[in-house]
Amino acid sequence: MKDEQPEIGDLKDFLIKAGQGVKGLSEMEITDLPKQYIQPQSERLCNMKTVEETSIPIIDVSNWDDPNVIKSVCGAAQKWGFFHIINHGVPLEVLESVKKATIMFFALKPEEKRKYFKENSSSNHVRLSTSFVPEAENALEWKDYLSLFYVDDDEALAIWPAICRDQLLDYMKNCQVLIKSLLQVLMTGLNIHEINEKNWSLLAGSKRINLNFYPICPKPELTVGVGRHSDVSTFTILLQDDIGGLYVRAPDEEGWAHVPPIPGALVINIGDALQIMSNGKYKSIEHRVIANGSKDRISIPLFVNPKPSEVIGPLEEVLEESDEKAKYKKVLYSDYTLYFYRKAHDGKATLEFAKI
Ligand SMILES: O=C(O)CCC(=O)C(=O)O
Ligand SMILES: [Fe+2]
Repeated sequence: MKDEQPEIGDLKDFLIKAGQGVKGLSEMEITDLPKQYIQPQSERLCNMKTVEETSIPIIDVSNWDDPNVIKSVCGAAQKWGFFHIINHGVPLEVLESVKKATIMFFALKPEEKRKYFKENSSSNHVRLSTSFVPEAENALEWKDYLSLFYVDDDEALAIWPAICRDQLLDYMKNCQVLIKSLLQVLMTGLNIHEINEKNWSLLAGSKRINLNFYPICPKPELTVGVGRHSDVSTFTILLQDDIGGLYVRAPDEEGWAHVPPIPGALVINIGDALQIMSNGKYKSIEHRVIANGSKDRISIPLFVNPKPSEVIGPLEEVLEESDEKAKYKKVLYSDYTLYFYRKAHDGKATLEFAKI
């Protein structure tokens, strides 16, 4: 440990202009947390009530047609909004390779990473950021992330960072059967038995993949890795390493359950778009990541989203079947995501944008 606190000058220049990110800050082995990262008491780990005895379901999806699998998946999407899947068909080597590629990307020199920071990036489809949206946050989050919007393989090969693009594309290709099967099962639970081109675009017409890097943090108890939020996706496929630190709000809303890393498993979580389209039957659940004082952590969420130009709202079939009134209005999906990316993480507040 160094004796003196290094001069970090203007924090934003160091993080973004110099391309250091919070990883660069962590590598300076500072002993104090810069004040910009100090979160309010209410968001800190010490004020998080955890539930020890229960966690998200683990579902074996080796046979998607099995009525028990359909029941477990739809039940978990209603109750927890989060579940593990095992025997999902994505080979272990592919998972390992995408995790390695993530580490390799963040190991690039700051001079090389600089060009991907959203302030410098030549395309809006490739955005490296630190924290979540620093310009809108009162307190920063201890995380760097690369966010890649997928249009097609040709574009990705042309503009995604060369050090990780092949592994990411291979992973996404390997997830395609899983995405289709999961969507089919979730729709069965909503009484929709056919996924045609039209509802595919509405439910899964675009994809975004993020590479999250949470470096070792001095005083992790004072800050967060990611603040409380729900995803804006239809659903998210999350690959995490073996460190742990992700917590989800338990169904009774009184505590937070840890999502323990399970080798080879993937975590699925329902996002706001599907909560809206299912008129609240499936739940997008708040989650958060704590900062870690002794180990770097990575995670890779693949967000399966509606196409940005789609208008989302409660599906007709859902309203007809349940005889319920719509709880959400129709909104342009790109407006919904723009709203999410303009503010700091704030629990489930994004949904207010679509509430009637
Ligand atoms: O790192 C994790 O486990 C979760 C990250 C997350 O919630 C997100 O990127 O939306
Ligand atoms: Fe998330």
